[in-house]
Amino acid sequence: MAFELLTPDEMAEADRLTIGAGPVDGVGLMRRAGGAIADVVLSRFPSAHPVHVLCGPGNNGGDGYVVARLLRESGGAVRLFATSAPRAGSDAALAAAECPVAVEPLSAFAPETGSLVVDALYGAGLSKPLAGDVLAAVARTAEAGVPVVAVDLPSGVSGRSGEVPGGAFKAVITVTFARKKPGHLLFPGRAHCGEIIVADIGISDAAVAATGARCRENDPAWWRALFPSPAKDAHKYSRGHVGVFSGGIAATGAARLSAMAAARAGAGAVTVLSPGAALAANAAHLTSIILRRCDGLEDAIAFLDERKPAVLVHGPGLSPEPEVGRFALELMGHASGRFGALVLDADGITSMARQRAAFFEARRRSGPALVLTPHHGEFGRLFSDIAADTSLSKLERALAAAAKANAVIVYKGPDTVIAAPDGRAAINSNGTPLLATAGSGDVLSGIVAALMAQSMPPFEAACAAVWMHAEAARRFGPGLIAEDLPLALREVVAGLSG
Ligand SMILES: NC(=O)C1=CN([C@@H]2O[C@H](COP(=O)(O)OP(=O)(O)OC[C@H]3O[C@@H](n4cnc5c(N)ncnc54)[C@H](OP(=O)(O)O)[C@@H]3O)[C@@H](O)[C@H]2O)[C@@H](O)CC1
Ligand SMILES: [K+]
Repeated sequence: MAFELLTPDEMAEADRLTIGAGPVDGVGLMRRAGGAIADVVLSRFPSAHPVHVLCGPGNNGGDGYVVARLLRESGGAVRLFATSAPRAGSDAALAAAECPVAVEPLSAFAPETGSLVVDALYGAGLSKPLAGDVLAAVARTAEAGVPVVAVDLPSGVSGRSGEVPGGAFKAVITVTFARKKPGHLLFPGRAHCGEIIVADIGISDAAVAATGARCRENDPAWWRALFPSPAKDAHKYSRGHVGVFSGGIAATGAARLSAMAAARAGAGAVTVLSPGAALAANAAHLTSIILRRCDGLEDAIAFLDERKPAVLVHGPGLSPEPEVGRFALELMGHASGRFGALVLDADGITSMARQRAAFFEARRRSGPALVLTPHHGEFGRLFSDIAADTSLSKLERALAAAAKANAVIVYKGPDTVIAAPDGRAAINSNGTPLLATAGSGDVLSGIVAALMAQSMPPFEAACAAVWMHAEAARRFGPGLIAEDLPLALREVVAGLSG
């Protein structure tokens, strides 16, 4: 399976390159696309009667004319409703000319009990919010509750961003071609797609590669080779040492969650660095995790010089005060020769927003590898200018932030986006609402840190951590609280190792 996600522009380029390389032409690809949809209709909805095919004016509509023809040829009851005729001379016009089904105006479309809608109104070429007869068709379909099979994308969903600027069809199945698009995985679009089937219509891997697409669906298949497994002669420090800064006396749990997750994700040693006032609280709850007093930069540097941890986690359970951000900046300034990477999470990010200019300036100079794990609110605080640009998709915002902070960004949510400063990105698709529980972010930061401490490169470590975090939650199931996640990781790690 191939995991690249192509924007509509990149897909159009792959389309052009495929046609250019021959022997298949544009209408040939369209016939294959329509054939793939007709197969899904016939195999998954054999008793749908009639099938209503809704066609728009572009190539998405062209696919619809092919579907209507094939369903008629197979003996099924088909009606075809169109917004307007395809442009003369286009591939869609050729497909329409081959279609024997009478064309009715979209305004006459009324779903019937037992029918199925094939939505071939707009796909990759969506250029404005749905309106008029199309919006009315969406409403009538939803009201009737008839199933919808969407061609390429449910009409109204942006393939680039997943945004739904007006209304959109809600499909039971979406059949797309060659590769998924970001809009299939980013919300709210994802919620409109239903099951997503990727049909092979002959667009070659070489054509996809030539588009230069650098975003992928997150999947172990492409990072598993970098997943760490301990060397036969490993000792605890060689397996990777992670240091986690703890909050004060009333906020120590977050660091312990992070620390436990780091240990379960394979770090050989984990140290919680606790303010003196919180040592007793931490000591009462820690067994295999090392506990060390840390009341400021001097103590932190002493720890770094003595123990040489590979990765630090800063943020869980801290406070949004500026001094928290200043401490992280100073830590980064003292990283050279002391630690390799920093995971900045939660209030570590919010507090950094109070010294944004100094932070971005520091990131222009060399420093440790940095992974930032903001949710939507934290992202908006640190990257307020990027967040304010409503023309950008979540993917584009994450990429802009990664470049600006020279860091890997894990932009969390039901559709977490992981972006690297070199332009690579991934959209996670195994997320679960079970993870919307207090403390689950603290666990994620620990997993990212542990994988980096075991020499997994930051981008792949972040991708793996996001996937493992969700997989652990899914395996545990309902009733999950953050405390359950570290132990639930055991099976996930076992499945990825060896
Ligand atoms: N790439 C591939 O591999 C293959 C792709 N194929 C298929 O091609 C599809 C892409 O085709 P496409 O580029 O013609 O775009 P499409 O979605 O038909 O829309 C364009 C038309 O709709 C109009 N329009 C848009 N939004 C509107 C709105 N809200 N309200 C009203 N009008 C609106 C727009 O108007 P305009 O923006 O020009 O004003 C233009 O006329 C793709 O999704 C897939 O199904 C397969 O056939 C074969 C292989
Ligand atoms: K569509």
